[in-house]
Amino acid sequence: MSQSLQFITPSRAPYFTLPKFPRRSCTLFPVINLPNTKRSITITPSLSSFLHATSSRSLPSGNSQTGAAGVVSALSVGATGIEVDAVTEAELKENGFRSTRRTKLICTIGPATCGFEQLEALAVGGMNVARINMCHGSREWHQTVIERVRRLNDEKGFAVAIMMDTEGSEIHMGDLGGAASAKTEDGEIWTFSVRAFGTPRPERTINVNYDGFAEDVKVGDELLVDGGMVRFEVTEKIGPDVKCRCTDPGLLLPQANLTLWRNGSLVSERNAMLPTISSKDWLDIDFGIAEGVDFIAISFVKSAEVINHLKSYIAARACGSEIAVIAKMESVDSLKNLEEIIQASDGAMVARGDLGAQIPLEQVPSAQQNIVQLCRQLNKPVIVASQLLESMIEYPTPTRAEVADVSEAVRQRADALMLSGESAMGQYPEKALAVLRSVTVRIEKWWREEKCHEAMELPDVGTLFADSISEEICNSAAKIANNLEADALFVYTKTGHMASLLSQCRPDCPIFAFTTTTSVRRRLNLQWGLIPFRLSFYDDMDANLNKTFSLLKARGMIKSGDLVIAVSDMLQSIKVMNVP
Ligand SMILES: Nc1ncnc2c1ncn2[C@@H]1O[C@H](COP(=O)(O)OP(=O)(O)O)[C@@H](O)[C@H]1O
Ligand SMILES: C=C(OP(=O)(O)O)C(=O)O
Ligand SMILES: [K+]
Ligand SMILES: [Mg+2]
Repeated sequence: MSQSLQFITPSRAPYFTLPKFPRRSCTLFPVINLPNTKRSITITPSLSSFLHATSSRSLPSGNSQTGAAGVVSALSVGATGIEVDAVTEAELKENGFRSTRRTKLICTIGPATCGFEQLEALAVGGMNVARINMCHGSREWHQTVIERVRRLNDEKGFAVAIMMDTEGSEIHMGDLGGAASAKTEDGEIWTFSVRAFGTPRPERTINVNYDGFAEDVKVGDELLVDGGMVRFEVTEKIGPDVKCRCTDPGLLLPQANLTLWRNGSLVSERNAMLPTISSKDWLDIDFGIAEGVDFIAISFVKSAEVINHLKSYIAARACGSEIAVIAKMESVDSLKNLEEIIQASDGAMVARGDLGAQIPLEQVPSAQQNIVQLCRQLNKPVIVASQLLESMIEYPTPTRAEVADVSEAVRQRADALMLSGESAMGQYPEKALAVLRSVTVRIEKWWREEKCHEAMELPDVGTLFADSISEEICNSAAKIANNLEADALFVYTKTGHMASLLSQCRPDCPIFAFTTTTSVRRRLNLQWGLIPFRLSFYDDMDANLNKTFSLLKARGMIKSGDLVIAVSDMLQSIKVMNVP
């Protein structure tokens, strides 16, 4: 038995305004007669004249438009098949619908994980997005990684997306003359200079990439390396050389970022004059466009302007292929212009590493919460990044505090969590990912069991009438799914927009997102709760449902009787049905 509710868009739609319904009200679709909950469902739509309820046919049992559904594998996907990766399939079967992982996982790829087998191990371990950081490595190196991830997707049926992260025009150290790291001791004097040193380079010397460095610093300034992992005090200036005494010893890593503090405040005048996107970044962006990466993350974003600028550049250059732009929130300016930056972007990253060097550390948690909340309200995917499992760079188990930090990000319902050094150059990249995955699944389950969902007000984000209809449909579908304890939400979406609107509601059940292109499928892999499948569509919703049910049933991913709520962006309707 299936029930459907269809939204008939008036032909004069652009001139209408949508009647506003109380968003958190449960009376939109009063549900009555629920004697055996899942078996007998009666929905009485009670909306205005815009809404027209139709009761649709039940699916004829055993109907299959793809007789050979059972033999479709993750790798051989014809026009009638469905594409989902083996890991998702295994997770679904193992955990059941409701316990699949909702939070997405990003791994920074570096020397520890750039091999094909290492990348495959991460994909098997649940990596949804591979991040390459253009601060490090050559373009050839990154190209090889991209090629390997693409091959992994093609050969093994994964949908791992690629995120390219720009270097940004931050002030940073040089490459340590080939050494992997350099140890500093308390009280040692080090020289920071724009001078090019010969080989072998003199002891305790560091190159700085910014010509005005010696001019800008003052004796007495505090120099923070890598957000405060190592600290120095400026003691003397000799021409281009700046002598500094180590006050907090630690390990210097190649290209580590440098920040200056004076009398307890960040010295930011010089940063304000540097462009957000440097000439090297533009070349990297051209490279990313040519390689067809899925996301470009922009470092040290200060305003919405630069995001708009980049988006129009991508639109002109990328010839129809969409690349999502992620704004990294890691500077004081990014916090000042938070809302306009998030609005302009396709997503945001709480880049806690540099953020913690620019604002007092104790302000980072509240900044994180604000950014995550704002992104969720504006329906933009949000990533929490840096030091989530930092100790696992060296040790095989995380600290309790790290587990608590991961839990907090999951509890805030961020879309994605990111590993940096843990996966790029750590000793236990796969273990770190496994910890992230198990903690995430456990916290999500606990949270659902406790039913302690915070009530979040979701403002309308769409400006067009059609967008408002889609939002209302998705909000209602998610509410129905929660109230009826549905097993899954199904969304048929060409652009991915309806899927993101469902994700925004953070419903109790997972969202199966069916889309026609591999690029949209990869992009959806960043968003909370979405299980993206690739499927070719019919125009007819019933035909799509029939096809999906038989394909998924044949693979043991759903079974007769499961309760599914389905929405589609081709046909504005909500369907409530048991899998035949
Ligand atoms: N492509 C790469 N080549 C070499 N080392 C890398 C690469 N990507 C990352 N790393 C190493 O992993 C560390 C953590 O990565 P990430 O957090 O992305 O960079 P950063 O520390 O510069 O912000 C880097 O400091 C660097 O040592
Ligand atoms: C993710 C971050 O950026 P990057 O690793 O590029 O410095 C950060 O600063 O936290
Ligand atoms: K970067
Ligand atoms: Mg950063």
